[in-house]
Amino acid sequence: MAEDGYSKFLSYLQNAEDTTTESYSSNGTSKHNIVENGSVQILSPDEEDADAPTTYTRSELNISSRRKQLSRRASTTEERRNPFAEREGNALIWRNVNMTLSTKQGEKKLLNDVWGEVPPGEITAIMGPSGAGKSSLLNVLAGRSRSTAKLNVQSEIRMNEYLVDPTNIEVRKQIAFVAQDDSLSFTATPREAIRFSAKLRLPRITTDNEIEELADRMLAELGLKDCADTMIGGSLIKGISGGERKRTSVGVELVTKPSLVFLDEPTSGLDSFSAMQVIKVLKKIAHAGCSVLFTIHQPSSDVFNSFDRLILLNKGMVMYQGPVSEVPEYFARHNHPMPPMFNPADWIMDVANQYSQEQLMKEGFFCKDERNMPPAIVPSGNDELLDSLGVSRHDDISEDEWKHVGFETEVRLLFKRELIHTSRNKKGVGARFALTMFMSLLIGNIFFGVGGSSMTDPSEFNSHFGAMIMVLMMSMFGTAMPTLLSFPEERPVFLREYSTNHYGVVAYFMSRLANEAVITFLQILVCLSALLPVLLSIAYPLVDLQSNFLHFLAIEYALAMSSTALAVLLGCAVEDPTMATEFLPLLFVPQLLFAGFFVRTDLIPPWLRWAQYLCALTYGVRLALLAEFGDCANDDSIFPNLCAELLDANDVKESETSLYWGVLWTLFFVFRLAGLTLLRKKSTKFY
Ligand SMILES: Nc1ncnc2c1ncn2[C@@H]1O[C@H](COP(=O)(O)OP(=O)(O)OP(=O)(O)O)[C@@H](O)[C@H]1O
Repeated sequence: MAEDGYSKFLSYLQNAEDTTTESYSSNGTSKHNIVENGSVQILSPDEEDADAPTTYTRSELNISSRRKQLSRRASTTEERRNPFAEREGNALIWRNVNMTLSTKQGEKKLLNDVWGEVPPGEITAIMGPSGAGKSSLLNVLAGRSRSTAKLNVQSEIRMNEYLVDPTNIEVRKQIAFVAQDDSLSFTATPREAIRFSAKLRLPRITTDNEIEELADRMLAELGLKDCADTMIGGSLIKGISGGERKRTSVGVELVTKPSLVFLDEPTSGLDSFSAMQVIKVLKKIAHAGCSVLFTIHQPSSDVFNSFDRLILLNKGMVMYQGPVSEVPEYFARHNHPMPPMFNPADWIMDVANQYSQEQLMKEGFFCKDERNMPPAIVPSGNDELLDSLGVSRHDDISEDEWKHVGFETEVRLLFKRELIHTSRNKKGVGARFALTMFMSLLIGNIFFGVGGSSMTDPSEFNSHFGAMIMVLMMSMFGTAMPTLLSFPEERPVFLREYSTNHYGVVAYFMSRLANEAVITFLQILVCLSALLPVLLSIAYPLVDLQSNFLHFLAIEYALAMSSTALAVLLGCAVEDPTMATEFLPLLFVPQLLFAGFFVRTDLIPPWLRWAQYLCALTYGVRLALLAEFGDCANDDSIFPNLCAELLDANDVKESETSLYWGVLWTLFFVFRLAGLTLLRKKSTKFY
C-alpha cells in the first residue's frame, strides 16, 4: 500500500539520520544505537563486530548543531516578512496508537493500533466516518489527550529521529494547533489577533514593521482583508462570520511559521471557495517545509485532490494510508473501483460506511504497520529534544534576538490587550458600572443622610451602621462577582494561547491583576463617588458617612482587592461559567457569617472560629468601624456611648488597626498566589 509515498518518506528519514550521523563521526557512514545510560553508541562498518563499540556522550556528538543552524535560516528581513519563508520541517511518525475506553459494558477500542506519518512539505488529511476517531487521533498526537481513570491512551510517537511524549508541555508548544472551536478574544480584530500571536511567538529580532507586513500578507492569503479591522465578536457583540473566524484561527497559528501544524476541521462551516482558500494556504505553508496534518469532513473533489496524503480511519483503525493520487487505484484493487465522475472523497466514505469492518478486512483493507524504522533516540531531557526540533530559545544561544520575547513584553502586550478588551466590551463593562451606579443610588436614597443622624438614638445609630455595612458589601460583591465569572469565560482563550507558547502563566496572571486593580479602583470610585471631587459622589455623601473619604476609599479598595483575589482562586478552580455561578454562595456566604455583625465572632464555635481569618469582610468591617465610629467611641462626653458598644460587640480594637490592614492585604497575596499555583497546575496538566 502506498509504496511510493512511504519509501519517499523513509528516504527522508534516512537522510535525516545520515546527516545527523555525519556529525557523529568523520567517515559519515556510522550507525548509532541508543544505550541505557542515554549515551549514543557509534558503530562504524569495520567496528560493527567489535566487542566494545565506542560510546560518546550527546554533547560530544554535538547532536543539535545542524538543526540550530537551520532554525536561524529566516535571518534576512525579507524572509522575516514572509509568512511562507522556507523552514526546516519536523517529520512526525507514530505507531501503536491505542485509545481504550472502560465502560460498564466492557472495554471499547476508540483507536486500535493506529500508525502513520506526516512528512514535511506535504499536507496530510485524516478522513473517516463520524466517530471513526479522527479528532481522537489528532488529540493524541498533539498531546491533548492523556490517560484518565476511564480512558487509556498509549502511543509511540517520534519527531524526526527522537521519541517524544507530546503531553510534555514543551513538546506541545512546538505544535501549532487549530482547534475546532475558535477560542479567540471576541473584542480583538482578525488583524490584532494575528499580530498578537506573531509578536509573542516570533523571535524578538522580528521588528514591528515586519510583523505588520506578515499580518497583512496572512490576511490577504486567507481572504480576510475586508474584515481585518472588524471585531471578531461573540455572544455579546456581533462580529465577523463563522467562516472568517475559522480562517482567523488558522492565520493566528500559521503566522508564526510553524514547522508542524495540526488543524481539527479547518474547513468546517466554510463554503467550497473559502475551503479551497484555506487548503491553498496550507499547501503553501507545507511547500515552505512545514508538516501539515488535519481532519476534514466531506471535501469537494478539488479540495480532496489537492491533498498530498490521506489517512482514512474507520472504527478506530487505519483503513488506508498513503498518497491521495493512489486512492482510486488502491480501492479498485480491493474490489471497489470508483465510478466515473464521482467525487473520490464521497466514494471512499461510501465504501467505509456501507460495508462492515470484517468484509473490508477480507477485501484487504486495514493493512498492518510493516514499516521497518531505524531505532528512535530517547532524548535525555527537554533541552536536547527542543534543540533537535530547532527551537532557539535556550540559554546556550548567545544572540538574545533569537529568543522568545521576554517576560516584560508578555505582560505589556497582555495588559494592553486587556485594556482594549475592557474599553471595547461596552456591554459587559458598561453593565458592571451601570449596576454599581444604580445600586449606589438605591442605597444612597434608602439610607439618605443617616450618617449625620444622632449617635445616641439606638434606631438611628443602627441605620447608620447598616448603611456602612451595605456600602462595604456592595463594593465587595460588585467587584468580586464579575471577576469570578470572567475567569472561566476567558479560560479557553488562555489555554489555547498558553499551550501554543504565547506567554507564561505568571505573565498572564500579572496582566490580569494589573487590569483588575485599575477596574476595581474605578468601580469603587463610582460606588463612593461618581467622579472626583467628592461633591459629585453617590453613596458616600448621600448616606453622609462621617469618615474621611480617602480613608474609606482605601479600606474599600483593600477589601475589594482581597475579595477579587478569592474570586480569582475560585475562578481558576472551575472550568466553565455555569459552574462558576454555582460557586457564588461560597464566595459570599462565609464572608457574611464571619464578619461579626450577624453573630459575634467569639460566639462562633471554637473549631470554626479560625475561618474568620480567611474572610476579608471581617477585617474590612473592623477598619470601617474604626474609621466611622472610632472618634465617637473615644468621646467621653457622649452617653450612652453606642459607638464604643458597637466596637466592643464586634471585637474591634483601635490598637489592632495595623493588624487588620495586614490581614486584609495578606489575604490578597495568599489568595492570588494560590490562584496562580492552581492555574499553573491546571494549565500544564490539561488543555
Ligand atoms: N474522552 C472520551 N471519552 C469517551 N469517549 C470518547 C472520548 N473521546 C472520544 N470518544 C469517543 O470516541 C469515538 C471517536 O470520537 P472522535 O471525536 O475522535 O470521532 P471523529 O471521527 O472525530 O468524529 P466526528 O467526525 O463526528 O467529529 C466517539 O465514539 C467518541 O464518543
